[in-house]
Amino acid sequence: METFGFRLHRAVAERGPLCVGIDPHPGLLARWGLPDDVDGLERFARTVAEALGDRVAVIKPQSAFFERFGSRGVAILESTIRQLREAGALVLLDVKRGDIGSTVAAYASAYLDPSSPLYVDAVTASPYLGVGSLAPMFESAVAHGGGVFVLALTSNPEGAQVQRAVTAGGRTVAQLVIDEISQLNRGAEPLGSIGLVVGATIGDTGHDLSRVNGPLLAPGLGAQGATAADLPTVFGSSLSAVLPSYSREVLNAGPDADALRAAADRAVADCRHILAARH
Ligand SMILES: O=c1ccn([C@@H]2O[C@H](COP(=O)(O)O)[C@@H](O)[C@H]2O)c(=O)[nH]1
Repeated sequence: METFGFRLHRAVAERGPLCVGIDPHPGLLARWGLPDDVDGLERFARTVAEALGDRVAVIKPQSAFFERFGSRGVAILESTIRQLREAGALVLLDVKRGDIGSTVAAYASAYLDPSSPLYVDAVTASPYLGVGSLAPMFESAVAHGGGVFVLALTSNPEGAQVQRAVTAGGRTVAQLVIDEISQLNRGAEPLGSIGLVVGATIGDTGHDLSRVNGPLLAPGLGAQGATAADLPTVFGSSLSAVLPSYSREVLNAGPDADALRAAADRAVADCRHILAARH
């Protein structure tokens, strides 16, 4: 079985280093001339999947924007996931789940078990009940060729208060998360399957990412103010593992499919240029 780290490495080699989010904000639905209801959600998600599913390496539906329409929104999330996977994109579901281990096992069944209706290639997870509590997700990911992206240094300004707090051992909370995930990916080739989320907005925080040996999802590009040119400052020598992520910056170009593709192509060209310069 191919690991998620391998599949991601291949997808990026074939399609370029880019993750595009599907975030159907009410304002974006209005901008696209769509109603803020289930029908608008369905048309928005289908348009993005048709335009980008066969050319972008990773597509990241933001679960919250589907969940706000209840079971009908979740049904659209299911069909969007299916459509994206059939088009060849890796699907990273942004759900930021985390809980006590026995409940995390249920999340693992929901998202990382191939028999689940919401099965995806990877999910985002929150480590604030302890990195060890996420073990059932890590185990399921490894067993089924999936991936997990654990929050480490998020792109929002409020994250620093918790993530950069210093623990009893002298490391920050974020460094502790980074170090534990590094252990899980030790020896994996070409890349481990357990990634981290590190915002492109955070600047040089002095955290050591050099031993992660897993993918580094970088949200915060575009609408939150960061640009591809900020990536070297944030990631330093770990730049080759970065998966840049844009949502509104690309989605603002819709609903025209060609304009969406052109926006994604621009984003991938900007990132490829920066990431290649530092390899
Ligand atoms: O640190 C984080 C973790 C996740 N996100 C999510 O990424 C997108 C960003 O959307 P933009 O429109 O590109 O700002 C969104 O779904 C967030 O929930 C993040 O921004 N930062």
